[in-house]
Amino acid sequence: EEEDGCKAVENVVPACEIVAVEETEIDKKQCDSGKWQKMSKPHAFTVHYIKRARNHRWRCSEITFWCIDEQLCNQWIQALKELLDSQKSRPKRLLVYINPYGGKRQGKRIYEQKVAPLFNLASISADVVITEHANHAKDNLFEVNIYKYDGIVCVGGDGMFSEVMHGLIGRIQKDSGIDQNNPKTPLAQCSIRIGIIPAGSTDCICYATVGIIDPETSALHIIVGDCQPLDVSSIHHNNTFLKYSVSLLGYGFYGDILKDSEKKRWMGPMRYDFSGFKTFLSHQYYEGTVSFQPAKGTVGSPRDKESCRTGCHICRQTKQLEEQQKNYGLEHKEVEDEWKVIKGKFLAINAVNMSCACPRSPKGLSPAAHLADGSADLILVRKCSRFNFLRYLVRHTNQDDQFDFPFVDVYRVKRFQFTSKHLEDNESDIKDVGKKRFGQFCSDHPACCCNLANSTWNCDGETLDSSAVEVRVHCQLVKLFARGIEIYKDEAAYNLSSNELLS
Ligand SMILES: CCCCCCCCCCCCC/C=C/[C@@H](O)[C@H](CO)NC(=O)CCCCCCCCCCCCCCC
Ligand SMILES: Nc1ncnc2c1ncn2[C@@H]1O[C@H](COP(=O)(O)OP(=O)(O)OP(=O)(O)O)[C@@H](O)[C@H]1O
Ligand SMILES: [Ca+2]
Repeated sequence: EEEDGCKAVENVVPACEIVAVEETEIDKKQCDSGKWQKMSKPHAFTVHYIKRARNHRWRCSEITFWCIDEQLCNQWIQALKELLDSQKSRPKRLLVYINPYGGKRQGKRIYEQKVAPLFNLASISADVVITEHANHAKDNLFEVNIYKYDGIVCVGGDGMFSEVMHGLIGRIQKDSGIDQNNPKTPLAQCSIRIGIIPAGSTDCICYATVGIIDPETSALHIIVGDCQPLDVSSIHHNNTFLKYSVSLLGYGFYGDILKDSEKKRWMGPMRYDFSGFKTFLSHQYYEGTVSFQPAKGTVGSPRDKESCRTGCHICRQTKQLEEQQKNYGLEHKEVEDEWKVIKGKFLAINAVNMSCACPRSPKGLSPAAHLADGSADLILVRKCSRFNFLRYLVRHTNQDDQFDFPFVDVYRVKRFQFTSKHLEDNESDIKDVGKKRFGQFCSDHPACCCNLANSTWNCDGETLDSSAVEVRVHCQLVKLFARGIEIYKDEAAYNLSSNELLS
């Protein structure tokens, strides 16, 4: 049927990559042309399938099969439809939240023009909610019957994903009678998958789990029912739950960029570059104490050369190890593990649950971090010169190792804590009767050179004000409609067929 019929081998489509099968109406014109001219009226059906393009992009392609025997044609359609129905991981009903104001304000258009037609083609029914205010999606997830859906889709950026994730995790804990405020309680896993249609400013969760920021590709990953588990960190202070994080939890540099950029939302995605430049020039450092338990049960290290890809063996092995430990009742072993304590002056404290790869930095903040290994990479950037900090930042954009600096340390952790020096001073002041309260002591000596300000946390792009936090990684707490970044045999190949993929 295709013009390059000689390359027939390349047209093998695995059943799991078929989007839909439809009967095709043949009009008279088509019928009268070519080889069908002299035969009786042919019948036809069209198979819509996934075609891989450059840079992890997926496209929906189609091929039409012709046949003179109507019964045979119907048998084919029937058989293919049954094949699709037998794939139980494919979603049938979705709940979609669209943030009309995210990124370049294109969320609604992107969904209507690029995603809805594909969902229709794949016979997926979607209930769509266009959000009217921040937290609309999150609150809504506590009200609706979520269990009738196979997945929740968010159209927006990392902030919108974060909102939907908080709603979903919170709802599941509520329904399971789990108190999120207790940092030690194991959380109930969410079996309802989340889909991300990227329409935000950074979209790093989409980029790091799919390999490209492209609404059509993401829609196709949802349609075929992909599943990528994701680690989630919980953040607490004084037995109070604050937030969850999946990508970056950053204090200092990234917290300050975010805080400044929030005032400049009108600038769109450009605001981050503007605030980034400004924050870089301010070169503010922060004093405090970081303590953590190095992750022992994990197989990899943050300095590995290999990164997390589809079917990652490090994520798989770590999960197996964790399950073994659970069976032996060793999950509370961490209590005895040693804490490492680091006091210092930091330009940035970044904890990342995944690489945080995004178009700005295609290898991300921690190139070897894993999506689902139950650990986070804790990156400490100590006070250094502006020039050195710039060298560090530039290495996020090239092939050089950003951890190979004397002022940068990286650790793989399952838990950590941070307390700013202010809070420590304040706590000791309270013990010290007669001394002044927190926030006042430096106004007493305005000429002093001690660093006055606290920073804020950048929690997946949302600001979080807390000068002390306790963070725990929950292995594979949520699941996405994604499969991680695929490995191609020949990354440069333009039209890859699925049989060129390494399994
Ligand atoms: C000289 C070039 C250096 C380039 C260095 C680039 C490093 C970029 C690393 C990006 C990491 C993104 C992590 C993702 C975090 C998301 O959960 C979050 C929510 O969407 N996004 C942001 O907070 C948004 C954060 C946006 C951060 C933008 C950083 C821009 C830094 C600009 C520094 C300029 C220095 C120029 C000196 C002449
Ligand atoms: N209708 C709405 N009006 C105002 N804010 C909204 C609305 N719907 C969602 N939000 C909030 O907007 C915030 C940002 O959304 P989103 O992540 O989609 O875009 P972004 O900030 O441009 O992208 P990124 O987070 O990738 O930087 C989210 O935290 C979300 O809570
Ligand atoms: Ca991880």
